[in-house]
Parts: sequence; structure tokens; C-alpha cells
Amino acid sequence: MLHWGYDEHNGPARWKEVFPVANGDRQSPIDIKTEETKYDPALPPISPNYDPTSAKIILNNGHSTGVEFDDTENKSVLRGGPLTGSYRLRQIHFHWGASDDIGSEHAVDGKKYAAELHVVHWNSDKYSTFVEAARQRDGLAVMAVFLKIGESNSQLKKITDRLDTIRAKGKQALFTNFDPSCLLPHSLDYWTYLGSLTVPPLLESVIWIILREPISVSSEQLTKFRSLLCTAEGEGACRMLRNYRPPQPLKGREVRRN
Ligand SMILES: CN[C@H]1CN(c2cccc(OC)c2)S(=O)(=O)c2sc(S(N)(=O)=O)cc21
Ligand SMILES: [Zn+2]
Repeated sequence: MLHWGYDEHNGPARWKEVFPVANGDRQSPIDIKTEETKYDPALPPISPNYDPTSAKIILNNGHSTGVEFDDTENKSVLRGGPLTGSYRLRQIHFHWGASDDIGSEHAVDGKKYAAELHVVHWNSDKYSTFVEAARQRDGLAVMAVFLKIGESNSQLKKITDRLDTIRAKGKQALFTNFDPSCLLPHSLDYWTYLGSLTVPPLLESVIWIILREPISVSSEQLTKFRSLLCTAEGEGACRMLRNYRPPQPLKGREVRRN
């Protein structure tokens, strides 16, 4: 396999050839069987506290698109829920499919949403860098938000309106004064479980916090994601039609809800 991606020749079914942890005991995403989730009265609410001036750039890394934040100090953090201490905001990105009936990574009772937003944080109380935290079992916390097709999302518009300036892999542009809380649903009720990055290197270092209420985006907004390229300028153009990993075995893990 040359470089990992989401096509037949380099997609999720072949990642294990380069990243054997793909068959590990705490891989993500998963299909959340709601009847089997366990209510935990001890789980407090999650409390995101983001400073809009942390936002730095919007980028296309060839596998997804998202916004990177300044994580050199504790300006934007996530606390509460299943987390001990504070986790510093690092970046947000999206996963989507070639059509509106698929695209999310996590599923709920076998149902997939049109897309999924991931808000990535790392444990800056215990570790000094993101890369170090990404190697620890409690190093990362990713909050996931499901996107369903409906009304156009005026907050997401701030991102989709900029995608034509970062069409090719490796492109980035200044993007500041953005608080990702504006992309969260009304309810912060969640499911939580221990898992991994859903992209190589598939590190088993993520505490997942999946919000139960989806947000709405329009089909036209999702279409803009699919016009991004997974190739750099000057290379043969290949469109980023899908970038989701399918659900992985639960292997006895518990999924709790607040
Ligand atoms: C957006 N693509 C990834 C970028 N990052 C990345 C890149 C290289 C190495 C690495 O691990 C050391 C992480 S990241 O940590 O911000 C994450 S988290 C994540 S997901 N889908 O599991 O939430 C995908 C990515
Ligand atoms: Zn992701």
C-alpha cells in the first residue's frame, strides 16, 4: 500500500498492513447500540470553554478539512464529562461520504448520519505536547457531533465558504475569530467510550464523547466538502468524495451515557 487513503487500493480494509493496531482492542469508530449503553449518574456535564482568538488556520490535509487552533497555552479547553482535568483544543475536522445517506464514522443502532464533526483535544494537564499525549491511553479527547441533512447551517457556512480557497491537498488559509461551540447542538447530552484515532496511526489514546443530538446542514453545504481534492496542485486531481472509517468491533467495551 503506497499512502493510506479511502480508495479501494489504500482504504480502511488495508490499513492493518501498515498499522497493525487497526485490529486492536479499542479501535474507533463503533456502532452505538443504544439499548446496550449504560446510564452513569456519576457522569457530570461536559463543559467546553473556547476562546475565538485561538483559531489560526483552515486547511486541507489531503484526508479531511478543518481548522487548527493555537494550543501553546490553555486558552480553549474541554473539561467535565468523563474527563479528569482539562484537555486543550487542537483542531476540528469533518468526515463525510460520497452521498448524503452515508458519511458519519460512528453509527447509532446501525444508522449512519450524513457527516460527522470531530473536535480534537489533548491532556495538557499531564502531557507537554500533543504528540506525546497522542501516545497515552488518556491523552486525547475527541468530541463528535453528527451532521444530518436539513436547514443550511449559518455557522458551518463560515467554513464551507472558504473551501474553494483550499481545494488542493496542503493548502491552508488564515482563519481566526472562530469559536467551535457555534457548531454544537442545543443539548450536550453524550455517550462516552474509550477508543482510538479513526485515521492512521490509529493510536488507542482517545476518550470519545459523542453528542446524542445532531446538527443540521444543507445538502449543498456537504457537496462543497466533496469538491475538495486529496491531491496537491499539479498532481492528477482526485476528489475527496469520502473519508470515513467503518465501525470497528466493540471487543467488550462499555458505552456510558449521562
Ligand atoms: C484530521 N486528521 C488527523 C490529524 N491529526 C493527526 C495527524 C497526524 C498524526 C496524529 O496522531 C499523532 C494526529 S489529529 O490528531 O488532529 C486527528 S484526530 C482524528 S480523529 N478522526 O480520530 O478524530 C484525525 C486526525
Ligand atoms: Zn475525525
